[in-house]
Amino acid sequence: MAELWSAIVVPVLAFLLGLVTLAMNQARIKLFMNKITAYFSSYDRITIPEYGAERLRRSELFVAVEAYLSDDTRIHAARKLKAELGSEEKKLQASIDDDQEIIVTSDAGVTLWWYAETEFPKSNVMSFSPGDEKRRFYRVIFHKSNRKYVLDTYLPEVIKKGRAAIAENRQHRLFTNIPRSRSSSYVEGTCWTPVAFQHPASFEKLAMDPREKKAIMDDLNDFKEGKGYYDQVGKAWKRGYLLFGPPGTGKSTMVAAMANHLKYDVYDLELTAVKNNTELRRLFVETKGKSIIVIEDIDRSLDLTVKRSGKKKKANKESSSESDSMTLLRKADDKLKDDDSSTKVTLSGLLNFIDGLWSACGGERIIIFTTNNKDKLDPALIRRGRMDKHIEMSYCRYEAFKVLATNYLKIEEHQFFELFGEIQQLLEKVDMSPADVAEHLITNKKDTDACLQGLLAALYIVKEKAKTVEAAQ
Ligand SMILES: Nc1ncnc2c1ncn2[C@@H]1O[C@H](COP(=O)(O)OP(=O)(O)OP(=O)(O)O)[C@@H](O)[C@H]1O
Repeated sequence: MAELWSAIVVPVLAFLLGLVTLAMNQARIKLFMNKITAYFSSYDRITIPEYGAERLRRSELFVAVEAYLSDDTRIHAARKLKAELGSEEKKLQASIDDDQEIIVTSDAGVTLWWYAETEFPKSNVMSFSPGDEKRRFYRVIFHKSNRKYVLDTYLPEVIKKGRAAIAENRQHRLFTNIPRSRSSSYVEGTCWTPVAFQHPASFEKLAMDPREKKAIMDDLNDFKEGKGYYDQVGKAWKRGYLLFGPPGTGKSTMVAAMANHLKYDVYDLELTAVKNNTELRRLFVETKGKSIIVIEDIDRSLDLTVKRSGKKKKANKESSSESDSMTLLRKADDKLKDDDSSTKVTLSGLLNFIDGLWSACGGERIIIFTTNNKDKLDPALIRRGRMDKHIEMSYCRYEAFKVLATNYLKIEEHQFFELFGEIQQLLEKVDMSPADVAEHLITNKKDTDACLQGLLAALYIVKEKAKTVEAAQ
C-alpha cells in the first residue's frame, strides 16, 4: 500500500500541484507583462465588462456598445458574427462574435481598435458557481494622445448611437388597460397589458393633403429630436395632439402611423374602464417614455365619467373659463373627490395628469385625444399648451383620393385621366370619408375600371342626397 502511495499518488499530486502553481504564476506573469506593456505602450485601453459589480443585469454601457458595433456600417468589418432571437420581440439580432476585432475610424478621424473578448474570472479557488462562467467584455484601444477625445466625446457618442440603434430595432408595443382579475392582485382596477404593435399604417399610405402630412411629420421629428430644446426652455418633454374629424377619416390610422414613424409604444387608455382619479394617476405613472398615450373619442369618455359622477354641469361650468380654469378645476376636483372619491374620474383629474404629474415621471411622451365632436369638448381640455397641435382629419379630397388609388389599385392619375378628373370635380363638393372611398376601391381588385365607376356612382348618389336634404331645409 505504501509502495502504491509513493509510486503513483505522490507523483500525481506533485504533478497537479505543479500545474496549479504554473497556472498561478502564468496569471502573475501575464499581469506583470501587461503592466510592462502598458507602461511602455503609447496606446490606452478601456474595458467594458458585460456585467457590472452587482452581476444581475447586463451593463447598459456594454449593451449600448454591442448595438453600436452591430450597426451595418461597422459590423461588416467582423469576420465572425453570431445571431440570436431577441427575448421579447423574437427578431433576429446579429452582433460580432467573441474574439473578433473591428477597426473604427471615428467622425473626428481617430482610429480605434475594438475587441470582443472573453476570459475566465481571475479566481484561484476552484468553484462551480454560475458567476465563474466565461465573462465577456469589449475592449477599445486607442492612441494615448486621444484619451480626452475618447472619454469626453467619442464614448458618449457611442452610447448615444447605441441607444438609438436599440430603440430603432425595438418591437414597439400596444398597451391597453384591462381589468385585473381579482384573484391575481390586491390592487383593484385596470392594468396595462401589452401586445406587439403590428399595425401596418404609415404616413406614406395615409390619405391626406401632402403638405399637411409633411407638417405633421416635421412636427413629430422635431419633437423626437427635441430633448435639448425642451431642457433649454425648461418644459416637460411632452406634446399633445388633438385629432378631430368625422368617423372614418383616419384618426386611429393616424395614431398608428405616428407610432410606427416614431417607433414609440402606444398606451390606449380606455377611460370609461378607469374607476377614479387614483387609478388614472397610477396608470399614467406606469407609462414609460418613448410612448404615445391615446384616449379615443374623448368626448364620449368624458361624458360618461362626468355623468357617472352626476356633477357634469358643475364641473363643466367651473372649468369653462380659460383664465382661471386650472384653479377652478382643481377645486371642482377636490370637491368631487370629497363627495365620492372612490368612484369617479373627473375632468380636472385628467387635466392634472396632462399638466403635471406624469410629465414628472420621465419625458418623451405624446398624448393624443381623438374626437368626432371637437365643439363638445371643454375648452380647458384642448387649449394650446395641453393639446399643442389640433389636426383636422377631413373628408376625402382629391389629393387624399390619389393616395388611396395608389394604395388600393396601384394606379396613377395619368393612367385614368378622364375618370380621375370626374372624381376630382365630385370630391370638391361631396363629403365622403376616406374609409368609404377605400371601400369602393377594394370591391373588385382585378377590375380597376369597375372600381372607379363604382366610386363615381356612389359619389353621384351622395351628391343627390345632399341636394335633397338641402332643398328640404
Ligand atoms: N386618411 C386615411 N388614409 C388611409 N386610410 C384611411 C384614412 N381614413 C380612413 N382610412 C381607412 O378607413 C378605416 C377606418 O379609419 P379609422 O378607424 O382610422 O377612422 P377614424 O377617423 O378613427 O374613425 P372613427 O372616428 O369612427 O373612430 C381604416 O382602416 C383605414 O383603412
